[in-house]
Amino acid sequence: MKKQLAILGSTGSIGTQALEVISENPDLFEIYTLTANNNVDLLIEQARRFEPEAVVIANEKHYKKLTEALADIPVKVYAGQEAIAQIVESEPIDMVLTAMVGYSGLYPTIQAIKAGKTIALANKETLVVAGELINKLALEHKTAVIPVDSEHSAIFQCLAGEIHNPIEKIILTASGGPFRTYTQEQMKSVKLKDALQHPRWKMGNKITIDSATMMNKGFEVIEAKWLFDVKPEQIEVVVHPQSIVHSMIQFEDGAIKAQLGTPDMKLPISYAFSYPNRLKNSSHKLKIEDYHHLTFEYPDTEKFPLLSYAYHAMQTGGNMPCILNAANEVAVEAFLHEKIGFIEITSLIMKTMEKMFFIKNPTYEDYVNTDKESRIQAKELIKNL
Ligand SMILES: NC(=O)C1=CN([C@@H]2O[C@H](COP(=O)(O)OP(=O)(O)OC[C@H]3O[C@@H](n4cnc5c(N)ncnc54)[C@H](OP(=O)(O)O)[C@@H]3O)[C@@H](O)[C@H]2O)C=CC1
Ligand SMILES: CC(=O)[C@@H](O)[C@H](O)COP(=O)(O)O
Ligand SMILES: [Mn+2]
Repeated sequence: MKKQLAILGSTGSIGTQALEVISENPDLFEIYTLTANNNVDLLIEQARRFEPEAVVIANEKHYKKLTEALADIPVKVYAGQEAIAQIVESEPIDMVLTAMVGYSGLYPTIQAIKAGKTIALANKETLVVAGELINKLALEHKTAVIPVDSEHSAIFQCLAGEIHNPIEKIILTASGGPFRTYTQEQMKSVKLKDALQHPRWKMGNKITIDSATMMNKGFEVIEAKWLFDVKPEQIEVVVHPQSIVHSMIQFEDGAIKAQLGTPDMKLPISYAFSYPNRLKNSSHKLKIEDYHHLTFEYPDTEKFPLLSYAYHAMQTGGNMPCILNAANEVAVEAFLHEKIGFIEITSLIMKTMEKMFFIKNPTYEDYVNTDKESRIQAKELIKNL
């Protein structure tokens, strides 16, 4: 039986690479549904190529175009956020890849878990915003959340066969982003095009900016806490500019296990799809003798304060990581539209975190309200800059 997949965010960086993995393994996987937001042309092309049962476009203004373009093939067409959250519940789906960007991932992931679907989780914002709730639901509905994020996939791979051995420490590697060697002074004048040049990975715009501020690594620290049930002090970030060691675990006897590979998301995607088995990978494989120097250094949290903010948010708990995420989404969006400068991303997030109300034990509705209110606050701050 082929595994039936729902690919949420099929037009993005992770989504398109997931489709490559699926194309290379036609005997193993079948696509039940594809979803996108604005890139209707690519969604049409994908629907024609993979002929899924259904496609969903989040932005309803593209519905007409999508329906007309697919009228001659037997594919159901839906539109809107609610439709994405409903389609993931469809009975035949075995696994849902959450590859949409940002807070939009939370609601469909919750619905998929409630419907008992295995989650291949790329959308780290889901765990940043509501990790506790997601874990509770996953336990209640006996579903697995399998990491796709490269670092977390590395940790997950290192944990194979270690069921009785507790983790002493997670060592999350960070590339350091394009500004790793910049001074604080130089960072004041960086331009959008510089921030969009990730030294190792080709990814969507939002995560690329998150890597440049190291917010991405902060999010990944929070993501690791929820995925691997460790305390904040058990997660250490190490800057490894070559992005070859994707992360490590230290066990109680001192042994460190690591997973190495080229910077290529097709490996973590295919591992999540086929876990516990490994698939053949046609991509360029790591040739270890090509790497004479693999280096590791401490992160500079003065230059990259968002990493510390993430630890602070994680330790504070409640709705604080949700505030951090919402403020970051607004700030990054504004930076991508060149409405604010690079270093203003940090100050905007800090001020939003200060202004927002704190909720110790948030419900799902509290997260929704916190996200909404934090965005209003952050946008207000931008207006007054
Ligand atoms: N790219 C990477 O290598 C990695 C990404 N991740 C995580 O994976 C997720 C996706 O990242 P990436 O692929 O880079 O992002 P992209 O920006 O490349 O793609 C985002 C996808 O989400 C869709 N989308 C955007 N907004 C919405 C919305 N409001 N509702 C529904 N769908 C939406 C987009 O649709 P459309 O294009 O049609 O507008 C697109 O399909 C992020 O959470 C990121 O942090 C994690 C590790 C590595
Ligand atoms: C590919 C991936 O998993 C990204 O999250 C990557 O880790 C970004 O690189 P940084 O280490 O620069 O954040
Ligand atoms: Mn990552």
